[in-house]
Amino acid sequence: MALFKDLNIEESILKSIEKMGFTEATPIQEQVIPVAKNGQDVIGQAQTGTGKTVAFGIPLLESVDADARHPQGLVLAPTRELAMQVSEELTKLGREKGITSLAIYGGQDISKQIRGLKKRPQIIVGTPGRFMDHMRRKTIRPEYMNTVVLDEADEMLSMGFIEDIETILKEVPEDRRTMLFSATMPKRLKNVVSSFMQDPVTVAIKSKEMTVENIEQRYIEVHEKQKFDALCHMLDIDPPELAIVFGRTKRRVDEVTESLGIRGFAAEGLHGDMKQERRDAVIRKFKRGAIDILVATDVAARGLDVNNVSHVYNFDLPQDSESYVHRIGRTGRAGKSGIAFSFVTPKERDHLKIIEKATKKPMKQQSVPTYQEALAGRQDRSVNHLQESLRKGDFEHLMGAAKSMLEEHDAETLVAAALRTMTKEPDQTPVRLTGEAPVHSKRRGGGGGFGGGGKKGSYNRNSSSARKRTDRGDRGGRGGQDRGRGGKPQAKVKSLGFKK
Ligand SMILES: Nc1ncnc2c1ncn2[C@@H]1O[C@H](COP(=O)(O)OP(=O)(O)OP(=O)(O)O)[C@@H](O)[C@H]1O
Ligand SMILES: [Mg+2]
Repeated sequence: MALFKDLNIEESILKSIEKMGFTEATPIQEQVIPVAKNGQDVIGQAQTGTGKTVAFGIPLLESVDADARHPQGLVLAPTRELAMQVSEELTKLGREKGITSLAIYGGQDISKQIRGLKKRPQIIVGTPGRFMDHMRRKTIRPEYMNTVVLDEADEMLSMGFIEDIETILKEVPEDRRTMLFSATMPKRLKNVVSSFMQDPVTVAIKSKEMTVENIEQRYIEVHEKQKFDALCHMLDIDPPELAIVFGRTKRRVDEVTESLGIRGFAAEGLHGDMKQERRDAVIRKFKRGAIDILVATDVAARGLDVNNVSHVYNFDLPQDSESYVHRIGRTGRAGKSGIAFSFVTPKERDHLKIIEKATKKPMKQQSVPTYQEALAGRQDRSVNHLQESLRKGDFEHLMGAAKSMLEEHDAETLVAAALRTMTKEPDQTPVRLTGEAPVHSKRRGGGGGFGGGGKKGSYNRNSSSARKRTDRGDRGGRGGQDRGRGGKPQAKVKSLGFKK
């Protein structure tokens, strides 16, 4: 592994890197930085949580003239949360060089953004729709942009942002450098992007599996109706530091969040129908640990970097393997370890196989957790609390009471009674969740999906109606602000005529 100081990085940026606490570059950083330094276009692919932001951030910041106060670098990202996060990371990286970055995204008051733009940031990180709005209003002039980064480009395509991206790329100077990054690189993306990048150098950090090694992956076969109790039991058995629970639809997220609250867990939901202020507040609470469970649609699957997410639960299986890889990649970041659990209903067994085949990593099956195990989990925690209390000491004032109790009961019985008093039994309050249809693979052009035969008709009906209700397509913020069109990605890509 290379050290940052050996990568010939500008002194001021190196200083920021040190302040961020980084000394060794990750493989993608080590390989991208020299290539991008030459001004070449780059396609960068590396597993989740391996530092792709810094990999494009360093060359991006090196190309900025800190004395010139116009936007010189642009990063496009699929979701508002991601735009904000990338902008924050670039702000840290650019601090010593005196470079500022601004996030602009749909759902946020445009006049606030215009005020932000008046401070003349040199880097803009935005969702495509809102960036387009600013270009049209001429509140952002793209003529001095020398670098454009497409983060999670395939997702932006799936969301229907492609026309916007194409328009944007036509307006930024032609001699710019374009960089494109993602953890997964579906074939359809490679073909499309090559038409607007110039002789791009591909830096793909090769690995046998699509997912990082330090994420343990398990699945649990459950019936739809068992899922919620199973989740609660799992949270009791092995309490996460921070957890993300992925649900398929907005309704699902709302219902699971509410039900977790009823059972006494500190959870909040995140999906595309929520007001931006609320979304921001939820993410902030999650980042500082004020809540420990985030229940989300795929809006949180991409790029989101929250320290200490120890557990990911796929309450509903994702639609495709790419989504699976990104979802579970919210844990096990920057070398930390994590665990991902996926609930699989009997009808989804084949779908699980498809995911495993794509990730090249078989998942271990785990049995459905029981109430007894959940209770045992809670008791274990009481034992820990008691031991903690013993370590702390300071119970002189309780000794009298303790002695007199010991005269009447033996020590074992007393400790057991104390543990029972301390242990709250797992809450079994009934909750109501609307059932979700099993997930099926999307048919990509010419088949390759699964499920044909006699069931075909009903499969199609199910999966298309399921898709309509998902959170795809509004992640950049519809509501008239951004133009995530969602719907049928393949059809979109075809009609957008990248082949010029
Ligand atoms: N060289 C480094 N040493 C230690 N930590 C690093 C280094 N580079 C980046 N990080 C940290 O690693 C975490 C993950 O980085 P980042 O979000 O860029 O991952 P990513 O590759 O973009 O993942 P994803 O595919 O999920 O978007 C961040 O918290 C980042 O600050
Ligand atoms: Mg990223």
